[in-house]
Amino acid sequence: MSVRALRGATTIDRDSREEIITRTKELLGEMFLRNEVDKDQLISILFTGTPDVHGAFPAAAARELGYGDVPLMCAQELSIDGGTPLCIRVMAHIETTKARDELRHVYLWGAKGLRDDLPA
Ligand SMILES: O=C(O)C(=O)C[C@]1(C(=O)O)C=C[C@@H](O)C=C1
Repeated sequence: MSVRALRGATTIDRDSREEIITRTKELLGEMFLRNEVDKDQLISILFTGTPDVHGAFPAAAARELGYGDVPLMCAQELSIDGGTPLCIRVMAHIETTKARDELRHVYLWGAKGLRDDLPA
């Protein structure tokens, strides 16, 4: 087993609690499904939101999925000219037997294309 970092990002269509929770759950679900990650393999999850995200902490979505005992943290993304608005990013640290180049990073909705160089 190795500790590896798994990346993901999504956008929301509007700044509401429901939208943030729905899209963050979708993102976490895809990240862990595509990479065959079970709850026991989770070490920590860091979320960022662009400065236009106000409706909820994305960590609340992780708790609703049952990850309440995983250390979670939310922070604000840099506000860069031309950056993708209403964007939620995730960095999950996991224990896995997979090699780094076997991990599939997940970019959904308006975040597709942020890192086209990564395997999807
Ligand atoms: O991967 C992303 O979500 C990006 O927007 C790309 C990128 C990068 O340049 O590597 C930019 C900003 C984020 O903080 C993380 C990574």
